[in-house]
Amino acid sequence: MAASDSLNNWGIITIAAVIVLVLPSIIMFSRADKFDVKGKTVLITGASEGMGKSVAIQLAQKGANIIIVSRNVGRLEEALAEIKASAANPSNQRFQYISADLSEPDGNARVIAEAIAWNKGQAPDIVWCIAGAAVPGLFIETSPEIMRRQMEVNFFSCNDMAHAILNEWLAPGSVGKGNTRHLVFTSSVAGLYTIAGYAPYSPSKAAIKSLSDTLAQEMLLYGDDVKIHTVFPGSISSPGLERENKTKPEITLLLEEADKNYTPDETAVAAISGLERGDYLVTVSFLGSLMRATAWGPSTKNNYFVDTAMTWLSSIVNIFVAIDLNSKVKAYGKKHGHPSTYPKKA
Ligand SMILES: NC(=O)C1=CN([C@@H]2O[C@H](COP(=O)(O)OP(=O)(O)OC[C@H]3O[C@@H](n4cnc5c(N)ncnc54)[C@H](OP(=O)(O)O)[C@@H]3O)[C@@H](O)[C@H]2O)C=CC1
Ligand SMILES: CCCCCCCCCCCCCCCC(=O)[C@@H](N)CO
Repeated sequence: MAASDSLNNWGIITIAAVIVLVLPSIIMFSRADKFDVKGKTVLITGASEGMGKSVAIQLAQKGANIIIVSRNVGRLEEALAEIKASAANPSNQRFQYISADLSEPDGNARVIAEAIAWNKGQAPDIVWCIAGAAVPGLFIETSPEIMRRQMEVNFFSCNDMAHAILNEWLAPGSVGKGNTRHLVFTSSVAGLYTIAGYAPYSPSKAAIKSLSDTLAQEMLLYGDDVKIHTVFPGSISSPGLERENKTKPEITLLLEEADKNYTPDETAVAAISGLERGDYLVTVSFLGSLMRATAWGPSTKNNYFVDTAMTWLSSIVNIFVAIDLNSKVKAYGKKHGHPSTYPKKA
């Protein structure tokens, strides 16, 4: 056998080895859980009901210690009992609730201080902001107080919580130890793609994306310990949706008809699997991904090939969707006259 033949053989063996050994590990690696909560302490706001409670239950099932935060103590106690009952390993996992109004500037810092005291002096490893509310209404009929309050409940609850926890995670002695932390915000598809009737609400959710993008880049100054993510749920059949629908203008209900309601559990499953894939901006449905595709802007993509292709697709689809939505609004206005004459819902 000539020397070049044996070289060829070795070449083939090497290529075969690469395919057999390396490829599966690349696939395994890319499939690795990027949001492993087992044994971690996770603080979740707005977890006494709706999506937040479902997230808390599912992360308890995956072995996390859980701290839930909201205002109403009775509902916190009931939710905590359900969350505890879902623990993967009840003897090792710990559970706590903290009552706070997170729309208040001091509420978030106090929550983090209490969480650290309870967690044996350690900051929680993961903070997921889910507290929020929607007060839909036509713009000129909504009071400036409601608009400011929407900003406080949705945007500032995220902003102030980020401020409190990042001051812990990013302290000089705390970074560079290979200890990955996650800060997750919860926005809405209405923060990406808004419709008539959401003027008091959508801006507070869109501002979360801007904060998220800014922080994601700023975190690079500190190494790569802290990961930022934002979840954009579509409509969730939650107690919150029932409340907001009591005042929601009919035209808003009509326009959002295309967005299917998912249960809090379904929303939580999809959001968590997005985080496990390592996504930065997480959606929970295909329609949500289309809305995200119209709104990426300069945000870091989850997958440059897929997300860029979706951007192209959405720019074509949206030509027709925008015509349809605008013509629905015009037709509604024509049929029902000046909005001041509409029957009051609440
Ligand atoms: N429902 C929907 O269709 C959609 C909702 N979203 C967003 O997803 C998140 C979850 O929604 P959903 O499941 O409907 O939530 P719910 O309205 O059912 O529950 C909201 C939770 O947040 C808490 N909360 C509200 N205000 C405050 C506050 N000021 N301080 C502390 N906690 C507060 C509530 O408890 P308490 O009142 O006791 O404080 C409760 O635990 C929210 O951020 C919402 O804006 C996004 C897209 C669609
Ligand atoms: C190419 C793009 C196509 C997109 C078509 C979309 C049609 C409009 C859907 C708007 C849905 C808004 C749901 C908001 C839910 C929410 O956040 C509130 N329930 C507040 O709690």
